[in-house]
Amino acid sequence: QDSHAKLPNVMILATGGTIAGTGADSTTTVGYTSATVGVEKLIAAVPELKKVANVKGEQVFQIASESMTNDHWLKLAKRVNALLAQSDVDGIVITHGTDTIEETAYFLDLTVKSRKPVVVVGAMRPSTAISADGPINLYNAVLLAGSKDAIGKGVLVSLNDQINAAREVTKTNTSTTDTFKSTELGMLGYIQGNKAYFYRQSTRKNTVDTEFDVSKLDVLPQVDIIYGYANMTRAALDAQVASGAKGIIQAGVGDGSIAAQMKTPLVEARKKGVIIVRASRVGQGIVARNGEANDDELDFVVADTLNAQKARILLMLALTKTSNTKEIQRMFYTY
Ligand SMILES: NC(=O)CC[C@H](N)C(=O)O
Repeated sequence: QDSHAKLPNVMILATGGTIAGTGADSTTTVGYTSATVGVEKLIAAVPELKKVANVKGEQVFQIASESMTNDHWLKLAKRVNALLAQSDVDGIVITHGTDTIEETAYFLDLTVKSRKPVVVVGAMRPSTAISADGPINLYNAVLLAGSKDAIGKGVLVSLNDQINAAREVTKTNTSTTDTFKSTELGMLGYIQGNKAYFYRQSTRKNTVDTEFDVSKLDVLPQVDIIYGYANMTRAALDAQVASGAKGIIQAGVGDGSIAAQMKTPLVEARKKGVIIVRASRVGQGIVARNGEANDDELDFVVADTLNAQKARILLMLALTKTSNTKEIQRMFYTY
C-alpha cells in the first residue's frame, strides 16, 4: 500500500466484537457470531480509509468483549504505549465489542502515556447485516484518530457520528445503533462531512496527566462489584471477600445508600483491609461523600460520578499505588 506523506499514519488494533461479527444472512442482527472477521478484511471492506490515513492493522485479540479481562487490558495498554512512542504512528484505532467498550476505553484513558489520539470503536450490527454500522464507524474512527483536533482529548469512543470521552460514555441500549451516550455530562462532539468537530472537554485528568503506570505490571488487584437491590443479602459480598477481593464497589441504590443489613458486613470487610467504594446503580449523578453513609467514620470512599464498572477500574489502578483511603478518594475526585 502506498503511503502518502501528507496523510496521518493510523494503526488499527483489532480485538473482536460485533464490528468483526458475521450472521447467517443480511437480516440477522441478533444471534450472529462476534469476532470472526480479521483486521485485514475489516480494512479492505472500507477502501475510503486510504483517503484519510495510511492505515496498518494488527490483530491483538479476537474475542467478544464480555470476555475481556484485566490481562487483555494490560497487554493492550502496553501495545498502545509502545506504538504511540513511535514517531511513525500518529494515532490508534481499537476495534472492540461494544459490551465493555467503555471499560477498555477508561482503562486506556488512565494508562496511555501519550497525547496522540486513541479512538475505541465498535458496531451494533454485524458486518454481514443490511446497513451495518461497522464500516462508517471505522471510517469515522480513523478520521478522528488522524485528526489534530483529537490530540490531547484523552481516549475517545466514537460510534454513530458522535465523539464521547472514555470517562463519561456508557452503553445505554442493548441493541440500537445510538446506544453510546455520555448521559447528562454530554458528548464531546460530532464527526460530519469528513471532519471532527469538538465542543467540550472533560475537566478530569487523563493519559499523560495520570499517576498510573502499567509498564511493569503483570497483574491487577482483585476488585469486585456488588449490586444494590431491595432485600439485598450479604452473600455476594462475603463470597467476594473470601475469594480475595482487595476492593469492593457497591453499585448501591439511589445515592449509594447502604441497606441496614449490609452495614455490618461492609464494616467487617473494611476491617479486613478491603477498600469499600460507594457507587450507584442509578447511572447518573454524584454519590455524595458523607451523604447516605458517614464515609469519614466508616473509612469508605465514594465513586463521585463514575459508574460501578469504571469505579472498579479506577480502584484497581489506585490500589497499585496505595491503600490509603484519603489518597484513593483524592483519585476519585481527580480522574
Ligand atoms: N455490539 C457488540 O459489539 C456486542 C457483541 C459482543 N457481545 C461484544 O461485546 O463483543
